[in-house]
Amino acid sequence: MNRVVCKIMKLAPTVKLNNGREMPILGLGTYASQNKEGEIAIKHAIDIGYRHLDTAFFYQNEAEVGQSIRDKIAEGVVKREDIFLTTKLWNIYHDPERVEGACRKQLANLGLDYIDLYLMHMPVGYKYINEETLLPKDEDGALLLSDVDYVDTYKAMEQLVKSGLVRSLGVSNFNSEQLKRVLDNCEIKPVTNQVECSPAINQKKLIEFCKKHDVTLTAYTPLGRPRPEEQKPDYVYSDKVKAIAEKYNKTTTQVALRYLIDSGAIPIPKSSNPKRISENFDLFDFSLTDEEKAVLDSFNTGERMVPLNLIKARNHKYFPFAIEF
Ligand SMILES: NC(=O)C1=CN([C@@H]2O[C@H](COP(=O)(O)OP(=O)(O)OC[C@H]3O[C@@H](n4cnc5c(N)ncnc54)[C@H](OP(=O)(O)O)[C@@H]3O)[C@@H](O)[C@H]2O)C=CC1
Ligand SMILES: O=C1CO[C@H](CO)[C@@H](O)[C@@H]1O
Repeated sequence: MNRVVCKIMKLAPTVKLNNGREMPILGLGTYASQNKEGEIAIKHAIDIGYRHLDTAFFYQNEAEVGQSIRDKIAEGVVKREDIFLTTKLWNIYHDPERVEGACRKQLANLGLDYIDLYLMHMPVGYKYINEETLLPKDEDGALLLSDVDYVDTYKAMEQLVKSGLVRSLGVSNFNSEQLKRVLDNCEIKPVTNQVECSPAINQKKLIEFCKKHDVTLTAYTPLGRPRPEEQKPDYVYSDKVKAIAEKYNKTTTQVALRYLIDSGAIPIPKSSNPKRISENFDLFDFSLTDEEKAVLDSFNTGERMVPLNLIKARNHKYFPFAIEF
């Protein structure tokens, strides 16, 4: 008798978004995942159960991300509707007249016919020079900013949902007041605000604010970009966090990701290393006690890895990090 071996793959749980769609509560970040190495990494992630992928025009890897998805569809591993793909409108495209063209270019890069979630990458726009100049600067090296109102950009993004190019909209690097202004002026609510969120900047207040408005918070740089040579970030090397990790037979980075999930955030750790990609996904057989969460809370200094400290941006009227959250 032939025995049918049925491999049951464990997927991440999903959260119901304010538009009724579902988003997996763990995703794969892809900043600096490029070329063949990036493709191998993304394909491995899909093979082991990742269904939520995060990219951006700025990362210049949409071709690799799209290729990996299309290859996995062709192999029969997934269907298009199994994948939740996020990408982002880059800052040079804030002028409402440029939004649809930017999105269509990204769809062509990806080789896909829709994007699951399209985020405005930042509330501050940059001056458009040409599509190759992602960081336009003056002769002194200062970034050339634009003053397009992000609400006008968002309204142009709403048209993309209406025309079927995009399923859901969101924002990134928005503070609570900017998010509220979008909520007060939109027709289609943003489903998420993607911001830096890790043990070092746990975003408790912003998570609470988002929850009140039925918006999720996606946690970027959730691991704090580990740097073994500097023994940073602190939580990775803490004896207290190591003890928690040992109790569950996990690593300190897995404890950090579980902490973010238990706090209500949706982490999108990046790795190009298959072993670490698998490690970062192996989070759904444990959760932390209140005492253990309090240990992780103690690493919250509010210090950012990605402060958007670009020359002049700090003085811009839409610079997001000038208020507490
Ligand atoms: N909206 C925005 O403005 C931003 C969005 N993002 C998004 O968030 C994603 C994640 O953030 P990112 O800034 O990449 O930082 P992360 O905190 O995810 O850290 C990524 C780094 O950690 C290493 N790493 C991954 N897993 C482990 C592990 N288990 N143990 C030790 N080291 C590990 C990776 O190396 P290796 O690859 O060798 O494993 C890489 O160097 C980005 O890739 C991007 O998609 C990020 C920044 C800003
Ligand atoms: O998404 C991003 C990835 O990280 C970069 C900084 O290191 C950010 O500038 C950018 O917004």
